[in-house]
Parts: sequence; structure tokens; C-alpha cells
Amino acid sequence: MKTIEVVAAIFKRGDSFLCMQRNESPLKYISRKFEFPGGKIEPGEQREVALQRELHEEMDLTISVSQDQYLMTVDHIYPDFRIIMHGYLIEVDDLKFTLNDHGAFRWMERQNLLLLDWAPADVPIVEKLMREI
Ligand SMILES: Nc1nc2c([nH]c(=O)n2[C@H]2C[C@H](O)[C@@H](COP(=O)(O)OP(=O)(O)OP(=O)(O)O)O2)c(=O)[nH]1
Repeated sequence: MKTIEVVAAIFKRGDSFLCMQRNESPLKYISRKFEFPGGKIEPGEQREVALQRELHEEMDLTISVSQDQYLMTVDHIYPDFRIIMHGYLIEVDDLKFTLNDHGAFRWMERQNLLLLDWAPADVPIVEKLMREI
């Protein structure tokens, strides 16, 4: 089974988190599901650099990401591939961005996070945010 390695940014503004909705996809289990912005690490690329690149591509954001912001890694098996996803917690006062890749976004208060229909690999991250962050 193919393994992909992904980085994702969990933006926290006050008590709310930025949740992005994926566009329609032939893979039903991720189609239109909510996720955190980010994407695949390219071969030889450092995780934090990959996340900076993805945030620039997807949202026109120019921000630096550091190892101190690392939160957790999820290892999840989807029907077609295995995903290893590293999440980074980025606290912001305000965030101006564009939606280059996603259909929609929501800032969700922590206690409401599970009201969204998440990509299954994201659930352990969401649970940690609700419990601890
Ligand atoms: N960015 C991101 N991807 C996630 C999350 N949860 C989750 O299962 N994924 C999956 C969906 C995709 O299969 C993969 C992320 O890669 P991507 O967003 O670059 O993938 P893609 O298939 O849309 O784009 P691409 O192959 O055309 O580059 O990881 C998440 O929270 N954030």
C-alpha cells in the first residue's frame, strides 16, 4: 500500500480553529470533508518548509513555521493509501487568506469542532484539540 506524508496547519484564533472543506473528489472518504490546510511533503523536503510552501500555494500566506509549533502525528490507513500526517499549531490574532484550493472554510469554536464532517485521519487531531489545547 502506498504511504503519503502530509503536513497540516491548525490555525488557532482565540478559542476557534480554522477548518477547510475539501472539494469534491472521486475518493468518497475524503470528498467534501473538513481538514486542516496543508498537503504532501515533496521528496527531500523538510516538514516545516513543506507546510510553508503549501500554505503559500493554497492560501497565499507567507508565514514561517517552526519545529516548536509541532503538535502531533497521525498514522491512518485509508482504503487506497496510508497517510502519515504531522500537525502544527499556529496561533494567530488575525488571518487574511485566499481560498485557492478549498471549497469553503469555517472558524469553529473548540467545543463545536466535532459538528463538522472531518476527513477520518483528522479525528485524532480534533479530539486532542477538544481535550487539551
Ligand atoms: N492537507 C490535508 N490533507 C489531508 C488532511 N487529512 C487528510 O486525510 N488529508 C489527505 C487528503 C489528501 O489525500 C492528502 C493531502 O494531500 P493534498 O491535499 O496535497 O492532496 P490532493 O490529492 O488534494 O492534491 P494533489 O495530489 O493533486 O497534490 O492527505 C488534512 O487535514 N489536511
